[in-house]
Amino acid sequence: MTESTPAATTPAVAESTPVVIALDGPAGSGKSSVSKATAGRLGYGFLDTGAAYRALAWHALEHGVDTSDSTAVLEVFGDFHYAISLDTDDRWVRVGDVDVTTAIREPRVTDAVSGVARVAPVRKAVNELFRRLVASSGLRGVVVEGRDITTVVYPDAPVRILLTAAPEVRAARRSKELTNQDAAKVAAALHKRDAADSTVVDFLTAAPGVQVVDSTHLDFEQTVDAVLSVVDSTMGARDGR
Ligand SMILES: Nc1ncnc2c1ncn2[C@@H]1O[C@H](COP(=O)(O)OP(=O)(O)OP(=O)(O)O)[C@@H](O)[C@H]1O
Ligand SMILES: Nc1ccn([C@@H]2O[C@H](COP(=O)(O)O)[C@@H](O)[C@H]2O)c(=O)n1
Repeated sequence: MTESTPAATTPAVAESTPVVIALDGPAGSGKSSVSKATAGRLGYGFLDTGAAYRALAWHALEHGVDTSDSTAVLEVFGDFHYAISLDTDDRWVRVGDVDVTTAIREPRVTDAVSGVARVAPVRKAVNELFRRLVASSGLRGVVVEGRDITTVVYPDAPVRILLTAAPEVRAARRSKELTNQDAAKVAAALHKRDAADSTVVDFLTAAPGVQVVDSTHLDFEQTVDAVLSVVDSTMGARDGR
């Protein structure tokens, strides 16, 4: 894997290490949309870590690789040139010269992604990449979302949140997005992915010190407010407020 510095990410403050807000959760819990809105409200950057696994799955499929074959995944990982923007207003993901921002959301990639996420050397390398991207971003803070951010990537982050929602609510929200797909199939795919992913990392229960935000009965804005309230109370406590 190689990486390039995202040119579109404009440094806001260059001197200090960015504050990290770590946020995990299952598929369709709202991690990406809620993190982006939270980052926007705080004037922080936003790192979608699932995009790296999705981009690698896309790259593997482009090479005709079956993502359940770990050896073949590792082989194509050697030739994986990845870049992502941390800018909430200008989001993009690239593999080499190809903009894959939209392609990595296709069902064929979603169906294949858990295979690449199982490969331990891939996880180690991308986790190191995430830390480098944040550290070199020049941003005041970054909301980092995924499955193992609160536990593995940033276990010492000042704010760590597990965003949850009842499985049927997550499936219904995802289905509302994918209006051209059968609702039962969308729900089955979402639960199948959670089942596969949770054999690798635990994102269904909160680790000690991780605060739970359950959005089952909250609308989108209420969820963002709930996350911001956790940020405020935790950071306030840290600052002695
Ligand atoms: N509290 C909420 N109320 C209603 N809709 C919500 C809420 N939170 C998120 N959503 C919607 O749910 C859908 C799934 O959210 P999102 O894509 O952010 O989830 P995700 O956890 O990043 O999913 P994945 O892991 O599959 O990428 C989106 O359409 C989003 O707008
Ligand atoms: N920290 C992470 C983030 C993601 N994954 C894997 O990537 C897939 C796609 O993630 P989305 O958040 O875009 O849905 C996810 O299904 C996991 O397989 C991960 O392992 N760790």
